[in-house]
Parts: sequence; C-alpha cells; structure tokens
Amino acid sequence: MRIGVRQPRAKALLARLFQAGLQAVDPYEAVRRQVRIRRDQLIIGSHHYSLAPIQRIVVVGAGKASGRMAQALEHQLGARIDTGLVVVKYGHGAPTHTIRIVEAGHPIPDTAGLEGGRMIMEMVQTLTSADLLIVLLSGGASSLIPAPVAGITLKDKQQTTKLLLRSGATIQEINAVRKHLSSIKGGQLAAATSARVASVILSDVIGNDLGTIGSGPTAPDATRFQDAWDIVERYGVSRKIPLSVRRHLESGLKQGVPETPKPRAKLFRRVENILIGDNRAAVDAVAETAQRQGLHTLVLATTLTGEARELAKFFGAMAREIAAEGRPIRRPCCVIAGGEPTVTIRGEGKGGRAQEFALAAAAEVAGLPEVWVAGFATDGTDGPTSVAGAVVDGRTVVRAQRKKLNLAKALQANDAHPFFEALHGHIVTGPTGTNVNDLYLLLAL
Ligand SMILES: Nc1ncnc2c1ncn2[C@@H]1O[C@H](COP(=O)(O)OP(=O)(O)OP(=O)(O)O)[C@@H](O)[C@H]1O
Ligand SMILES: O=C(O)[C@H](O)CO
Repeated sequence: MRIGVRQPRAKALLARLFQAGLQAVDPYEAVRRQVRIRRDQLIIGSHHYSLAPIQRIVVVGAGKASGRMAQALEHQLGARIDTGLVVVKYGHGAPTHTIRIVEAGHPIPDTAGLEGGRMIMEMVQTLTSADLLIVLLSGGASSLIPAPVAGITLKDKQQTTKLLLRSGATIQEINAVRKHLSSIKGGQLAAATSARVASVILSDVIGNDLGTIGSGPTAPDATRFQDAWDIVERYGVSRKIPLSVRRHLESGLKQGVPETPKPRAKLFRRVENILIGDNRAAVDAVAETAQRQGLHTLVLATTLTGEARELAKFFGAMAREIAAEGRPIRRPCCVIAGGEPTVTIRGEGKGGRAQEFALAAAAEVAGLPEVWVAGFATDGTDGPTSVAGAVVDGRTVVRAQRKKLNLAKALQANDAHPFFEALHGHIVTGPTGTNVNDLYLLLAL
C-alpha cells in the first residue's frame, strides 16, 4: 500500500489502519473466519446446521468477491461440497476445484451472466428439503446473474440497466425496479428451491438492507410493483424503457403477474441470510487497531451519506476543535467514519468521492500542525480512477501553492486526481478484492 504522506509515524499509522480495515472484510478471510465444520455441525456465523441429515451441499452465488468466497468455502468444507457455480465479474475469478466459476459482464449484464443465472436456477430447482444450498453473495450480483422474466430480453434488460444507472436513482431504488423484472432477484432464488438456504453475504450497501444487496435473491422483498413504477416515473425513464419492460410493470400494477415473495412468506423460515462483512466490520477493525496503537479513538458513523465536500467541512471543524480545545477527543487521536457520500459532478475533471473529500478537507485543515485527513475506497478504486483515495495535512495548501496548483479550481472542476498526483498525496492499493464502501479518517498526533 502506498500512502502519500511524508511524516513517517503518520504514514506508518495510516497504512496499518487501512490494512486492518481491509483485512477484516477480505472475502477469503471473512469466509474462513465465519464458516467451519466442528464435529457434526456446520457453523456459519451464529447458525448451526447438523451435518448428518444433510444429503447434498450445493453452492451458488454471484458478485465481484464471490470467487474468493467460493475458494475459502472449499477450503473450509472440502469434500462436503457436492457441486456449485458462482458468477463473478470478468477478471475476478479464483482457483477452485468443485465450485465452477463463470465470468460475466458488469455493470451491464451480458449473455455469459444470463447463462450463469440460468444454470444456477436449474441447479437449485433439483434440490430437495434434505439438501443445503449455500449462496455466496457480494456486490455486483444484480448485474452478474440477470434472469429476466418471460417476454423481456437480455437486450431490454441491458437498456433498462443503463437508463437506471444514469438516472440518479439510489441502489435501493434501482434494485426495487430490477427485482420486479427478474425471476431470480427479490427472494425468488430462495423460492425456486426446496432446500434449506444459507446465504453468506458481504455487503456493499450502506445500512446492509438484505433486500438491496445484489437485489436480495434470498431475502424477502419489501418493495412492490407500485414502488418500481413510481421509481421509473420519478426518474423520468418510464417512457424510455423498452416496451416489454413497461408492459410488465403495468401488468404487475394490475396484479397481472405475481409479486416477489414478501417478508411474511413462509418460505423464509428455511432461509438464513448471514452477513459476514460490511462497512461496520472494517470501521471496527480500524478502531481497534488505532486503540492498540495508543490513539484515543472515536467512531462517528458507519452509514455516512451526503455531499463529500460538505463532509470535509465537518471533518475540518472537528480537526480545529480537537486542536484548540481537545474535544470531542484528545490527541493523539483517530476519528473514523464509514459510508458512501456522493459527489454532484459539475466539472469535467477526474476524481472520486474519497479524493474529492480529501481535496475539500485540505482547505479546512490548512495551518493545523500534526493533523491528517484521509478518504479511502475499500475496493481500491475511488470513482473511475486507479487509486484508493488521498490524504491531506495542514501544509497541503502551502505545498499546492508552491507548485502553482489551484485548489479551489480543482474542486470546482471535480478534478482531485491530478491535484493529488502532482502532490504525491494519493493512497494506492491496487484492486483489493473487497468492497464495503469507503472509510474516512482524521488523525491528530
Ligand atoms: N471527477 C470526479 N470527481 C469526484 N467523484 C467522481 C468523479 N467522477 C465520478 N465520481 C464519482 O465516482 C463514483 C462512481 O465510481 P464507481 O464507478 O467506482 O462507482 P461506485 O459507486 O464507487 O461503485 P462500487 O459501488 O462498485 O464501488 C460516483 O459516486 C461518482 O459521483
Ligand atoms: O449488485 C448490486 O445490486 C449492488 O452491488 C448492491 O449490492
């Protein structure tokens, strides 16, 4: 990991903190920690499954991290796994033995994903109540296993996905629509099988709504056709979506097609949705490590939203309060927050949420000694860039002036990336293999 900080202690501390956060949500490590066989029991998180009566254990799944999850599951369960198939994004494969890995398109679904989804549905339909279906779910699953209902083609689904992704709708809203065009999302994977279902989930959704992560193939769907319709109307795409999609939604409104399974459906009595990693786990690991390093530690939140540059102002105000008054926490300290702020893009520049946060924070902490503020995307790619984030301190503004970099202009143009490139302020990890949104840190030594 490369951290763009000169002061050796701050540099070492930040590296250690981010590494601890990543390790806590590494998909391979998380599965190995949470899934194990002890005597005649399969233990997943806090759930125990008696192995003797289970006939077959079949594994399916989808998501960017699901290949690594499959690899770890094989390591833990070995020959107990009968067969399996997991769909990952192109380039996200992992070496497995029993569980087949299929690579497919993301964020726009493609034929490989369609075929993957079809094979998964076929597999789960053959299972009986004596079998256990383990589902490995992580971010990206919605696009990776498209299974459009009859009458909607892959092309229709691709077009609809593009429109929704560009519309400004939240992931909760996008997935509410996708669940109502699919035969696998919104609890329907669980409904398609008679087996007991254990869904092992790495969350990339703020607040961990099980119905939203990967469009909740094994979770009850609290949304209805009416919600899906309201969303396409609200974001102005109801007239742009393909006719087949509009007809299907309209038919759903008139109860012409069945709803997805709802929270009180009986089928969920044989389903467990088990979270094995989320933003909170990363934040907690950072906090524990900070404490062990002798820092006073304060966790602010794990569900941050809102404009990144506004969040930076808040971090700036807090840094000044710590420097002047020793509150809300005394030095040496580390303040930690997790979540996924947004950036309303107005300029033509290059950047990401974490870099824009850091850029705005530089102006806020200007002049403060021994203070660092960092934004960090846990997947290692902040926005459409190849860096994880950036870090600033009380002298960033002066250094920028010396290099004739205009901070205000860069912020106005959403152009944080070249700014930090010139100042060597980036945090670089390469792809981390996990994704639990972002971490935001303030260090005052
Ligand atoms: N020039 C820019 N400056 C700041 N933020 C940007 C810029 N360009 C894009 N972004 C932000 O980057 C994000 C898109 O990046 P990306 O494709 O990595 O999506 P993501 O939501 O981070 O995906 P994932 O959930 O898979 O990590 C959006 O939040 C967008 O506002
Ligand atoms: O796949 C999806 O729907 C998103 O990554 C949220 O989990």
